[in-house]
Amino acid sequence: MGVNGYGTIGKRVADAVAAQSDMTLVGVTKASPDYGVEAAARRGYDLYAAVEDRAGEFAAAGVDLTGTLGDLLDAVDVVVDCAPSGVGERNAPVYEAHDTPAIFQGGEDAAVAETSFNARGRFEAARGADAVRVVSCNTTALSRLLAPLDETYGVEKARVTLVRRGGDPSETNRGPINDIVPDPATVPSHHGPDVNEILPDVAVDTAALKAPVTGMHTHSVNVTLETDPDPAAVRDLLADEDRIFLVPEAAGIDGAGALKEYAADAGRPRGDLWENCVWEESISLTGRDLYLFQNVHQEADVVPENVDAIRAMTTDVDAAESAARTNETLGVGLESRLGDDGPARAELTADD
Ligand SMILES: NC(=O)C1=CN([C@@H]2O[C@H](COP(=O)(O)OP(=O)(O)OC[C@H]3O[C@@H](n4cnc5c(N)ncnc54)[C@H](O)[C@@H]3O)[C@@H](O)[C@H]2O)C=CC1
Ligand SMILES: O=C(OP(=O)(O)O)[C@H](O)COP(=O)(O)O
Repeated sequence: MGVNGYGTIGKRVADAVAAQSDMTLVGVTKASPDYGVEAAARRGYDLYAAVEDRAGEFAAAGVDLTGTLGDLLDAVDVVVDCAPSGVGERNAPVYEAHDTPAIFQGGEDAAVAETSFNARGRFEAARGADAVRVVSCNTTALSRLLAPLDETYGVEKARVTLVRRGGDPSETNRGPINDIVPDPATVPSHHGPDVNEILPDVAVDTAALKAPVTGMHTHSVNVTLETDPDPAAVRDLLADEDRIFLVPEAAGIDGAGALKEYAADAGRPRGDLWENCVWEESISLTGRDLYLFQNVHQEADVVPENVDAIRAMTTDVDAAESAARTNETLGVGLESRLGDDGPARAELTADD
């Protein structure tokens, strides 16, 4: 496969694909010879020009290219478009002209693809598809959370407030810098309808804000269930989801900064958190109303989803097997030894 747009998401998808024993990363494209080309070179990834007219910039910078986007498309069985929001839609005709199946990201309108994708909530719809859209980081996290809740208890209505990061750490042109703003000010935000692209029968209203942070998004979740389980049962249900990390109270992790530190200390590449991060002590029930907080690492949570989308499009591997392979290969499934299932702190050993 190939990655068109070796940026925040593209470089992570490239690494995740390269780690799969049943996939081959043929190469990646860059639009310009900036510092990203060094990352690709260090990893031995063949580099292609995303925009043919700009190939000369690479030669001028002394950067060797294997070819152009068209050459890459003719060499792969699927391309993962990781261009900036809205650019993927413009790339789509090129993929069609080369008869190359394509995976798009959540910054594109749902109409760019035959189906939206989330491995937990909507896998089979991508089987053999020519165009698939992996939903955005927020929608990915909401789909992962609501799917097991709806399957197990039934969701009467979900209401989610999203406090979104203003931009990624490397994005100096975004904000807000000194405010928390409704964004969009209209309610509901696009996230609810986007979740319905994955879980069409789940009633979900979302309201979104933007905050002057870069690390992660935070969701304040309320779900009215159709039955009234006890919090421990909900906790156990979510604990069984490999792509949900239950953050134990004992760990003293109080926000995105500590979560990213925890991930880096755990040896995660770039300190990435592929999982939803649900504060365990936030899981509470008032009658049939479930409440919890979760954080979402926007740069990372869609990465395993892209790997699974490739398998759904190009193989007959089922959802569970694909997720198991992806999770095993990447090491998805963070569990703290300080959690309820872990030993008491004193028993932690160097082997933990
Ligand atoms: N960064 C995030 O938090 C998340 C982003 N996404 C989505 O992933 C997609 C990519 O976003 P990012 O990686 O953040 O963007 P980015 O700006 O970090 O990377 C985009 C890359 O595409 C390259 N590019 C520019 N024009 C291109 C073209 N015509 N063809 C191919 N590549 C081109 C750029 O040089 C850059 O390397 C967007 O749809 C975005 O909405 C999804 C989840 C989270
Ligand atoms: O694409 C994303 O971030 P960005 O476009 O704000 O960089 C994330 O997936 C968040 O998008 P969303 O807030 O539409 O879910």
